[in-house]
Amino acid sequence: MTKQLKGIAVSDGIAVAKAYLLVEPDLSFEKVTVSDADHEVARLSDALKQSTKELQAIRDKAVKSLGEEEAQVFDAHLMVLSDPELIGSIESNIKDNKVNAESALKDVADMFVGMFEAMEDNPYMQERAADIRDVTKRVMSHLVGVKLADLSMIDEEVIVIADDLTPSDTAQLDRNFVKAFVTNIGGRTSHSAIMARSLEIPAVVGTQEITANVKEGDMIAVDGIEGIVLVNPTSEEVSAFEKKAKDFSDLKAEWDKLKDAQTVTEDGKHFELAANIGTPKDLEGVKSHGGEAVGLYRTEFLYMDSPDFPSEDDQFEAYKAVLEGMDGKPVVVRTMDIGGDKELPYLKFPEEMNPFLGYRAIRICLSEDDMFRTQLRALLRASTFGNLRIMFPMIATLQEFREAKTMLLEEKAKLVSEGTKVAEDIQVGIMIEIPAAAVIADRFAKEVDFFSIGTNDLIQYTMAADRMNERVSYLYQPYNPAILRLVKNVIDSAHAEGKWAGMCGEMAGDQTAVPLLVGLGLDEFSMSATSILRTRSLMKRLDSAKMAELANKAITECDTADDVVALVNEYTKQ
Ligand SMILES: C=C(OP(=O)(O)O)C(=O)O
Ligand SMILES: [Mg+2]
Repeated sequence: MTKQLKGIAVSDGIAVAKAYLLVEPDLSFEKVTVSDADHEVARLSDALKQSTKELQAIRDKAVKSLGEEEAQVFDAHLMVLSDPELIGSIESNIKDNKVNAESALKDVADMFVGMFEAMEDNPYMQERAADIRDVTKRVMSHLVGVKLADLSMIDEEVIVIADDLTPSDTAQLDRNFVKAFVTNIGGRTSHSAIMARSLEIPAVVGTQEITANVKEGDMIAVDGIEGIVLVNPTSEEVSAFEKKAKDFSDLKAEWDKLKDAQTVTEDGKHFELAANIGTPKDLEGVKSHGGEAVGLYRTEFLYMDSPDFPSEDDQFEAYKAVLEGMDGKPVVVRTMDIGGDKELPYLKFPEEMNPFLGYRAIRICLSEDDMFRTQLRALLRASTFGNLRIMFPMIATLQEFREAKTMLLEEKAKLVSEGTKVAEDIQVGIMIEIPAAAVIADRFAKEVDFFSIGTNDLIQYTMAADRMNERVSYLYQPYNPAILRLVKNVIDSAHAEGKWAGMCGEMAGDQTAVPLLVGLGLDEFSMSATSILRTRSLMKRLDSAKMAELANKAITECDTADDVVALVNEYTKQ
């Protein structure tokens, strides 16, 4: 019988393929005393050889798909596998203590990992500890005879089933083979969901129990539009999914016709449709989906993809590539927003109870100011290559904005005195993603050049509902009148000072929210590139005066998110 699960639809599209289960492998073993130590040494040597072969293949594949630089992490892993000190210690442990290879490997690896991890202020050693842990897992898997899952090595059509996917797991997915993914946990604005949309991989998250219901090789049908997952569907169900897939691709073909069209409402009002990107590589998608600007470049991915802090020159090259790639169209670059679910292995801080309420983004940048100034210099140097706008994330107070802007002006003055050219007209703005900033947007509007509303965080902080927790997703509602009032206050405050207001949270591309945002007079909508054309198509059908009436009614007359949704449906039905 077909099992049906419902989750949160986070990336459109329909797919039917075999399951690929990504589960933590069981690498448990018994510690045993052995009489034939040479046999254990030979088993170890065999496991090392097989691990080397596997890692070389992974490295070669990574070079092809991600480039030489990104593949360097595997070189570090290969070095661990041939490290004479490490291997010598494991062999001595087997011989001296007459134990099996598994036990000797674990003891020696734990010893090295413990030693390196103790060097807390040495990020290089912390990295080495992580490398040893990773490599030991691989060698252990050969010793105990369990196969490790490896996302980057998938070379047949599958649907990945996992408890959760980290942003770096998601980055390894090859969309030629991974037709969709389904997870137990997560929400619409978790970063792996956002990446799924930019990779155009259909995804359903937050099903709570997908891993408990799927075995390796089961057939899976995924509907990333409705959030439905079928395990072992019947042939009729597969046909129905194929029909849905065809309808969806026809709709996409209609949207594609708007690629070079202006974004205007039925009554001719223009809105800017921009894209959110994570790396210069994403520009291809911005162009193919007709993006008019980059409304959010999440630069922290540059830091997350690098084994150490990216140098000023490396950052300069990335920013220049994006600015040049957009041919003079606006590019809003957000300074590093590390923290929350985005971690850097080489920038470790004490563990926090509430990372989303903790030391993150601008809070880190203002105290680790060397790191921040390096980024600001790289941005300022790149500014002459296009239309740069700089944006600070997670601003809660005016002091934070003033401090960040002062650092920017100081670095600019230094560069100019060194004879480096810097653009004169760089706009400097902030993300509005903390309710405190939304409430006093009128004060901010006097000092900033623009606002971009980060609803992904603004909603979670306003509703006190974790953006990644499917159990509270019923509270995480962009249409809640409380959110709409904050959004209205931000837009009106910007306009009162002659500034512009955009939105780069996922709400900007939400098809139910768009009519309301048009009515509230939002100037710029920045979203996953894949949402741009459907939004352009929707806006063509909206009358801006009617939408202003809708927004006003939603704010003054609605009590609940459901009331708002009903009102939007009433105003937008044809
Ligand atoms: C765009 C936002 O930033 P991020 O999703 O990277 O936190 C937001 O919070 O809305
Ligand atoms: Mg945010």
